[in-house]
Amino acid sequence: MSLVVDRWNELAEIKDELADRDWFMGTSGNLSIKVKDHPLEFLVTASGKDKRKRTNSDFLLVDHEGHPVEKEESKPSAETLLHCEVYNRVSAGCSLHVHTVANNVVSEIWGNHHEVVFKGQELIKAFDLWEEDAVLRIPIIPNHPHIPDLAEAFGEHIYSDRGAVLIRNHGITVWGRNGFEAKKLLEACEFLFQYQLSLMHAKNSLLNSTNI
Ligand SMILES: CSCCC(=O)C(=O)COP(=O)(O)O
Ligand SMILES: [Zn+2]
Repeated sequence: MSLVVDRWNELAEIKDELADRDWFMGTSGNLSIKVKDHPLEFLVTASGKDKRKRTNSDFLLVDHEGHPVEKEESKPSAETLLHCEVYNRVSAGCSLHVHTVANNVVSEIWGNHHEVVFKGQELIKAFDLWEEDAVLRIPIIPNHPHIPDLAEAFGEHIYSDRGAVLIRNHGITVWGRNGFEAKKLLEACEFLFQYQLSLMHAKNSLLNSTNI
């Protein structure tokens, strides 16, 4: 099998798994996987498709500027430039973007702080943070409507082969050295977001019940 076919199948499997979690509401989300360096080429999801379905036109091969390598009927994701930022800045191999209710709510609650911070949570180890007092900081950037502006703001937070950035009231993008790592980080982030929101809700209920 060629490298492109290998990577295509790997990304298709990740797409199916994220679809099973219902993380592609309303055609949202986009995924990419690197095929080669020098010159950079990566597969990215086609724009506006129902990512819960598998078709022969789910992905396009694009270059370092996000332009299709060959003439295609479908268009690359409208947010391809964010994936370009990842591959042009670090040697990550996969980048995943999803919209969930939890990541949107967290991005709005902590948006004015420009980051959400997790400490004392086992799952921050997914980011290779093993020290007892380790802290995971996930930056939150504004949801610039102009994609090149959004990509520029996003790119300022890419300095490692693995990472995560929240886009306020939009979604999250994570990247890792390969598909396995990117998916692991995405699942860890969503766990932490859901935990944080459940904890706030539980504390609030407790407070209200003891005030009666
Ligand atoms: C309908 S979701 C709005 C666009 C978006 O944020 C997204 O993630 C999906 O865009 P794409 O062009 O990748 O389908
Ligand atoms: Zn999006």
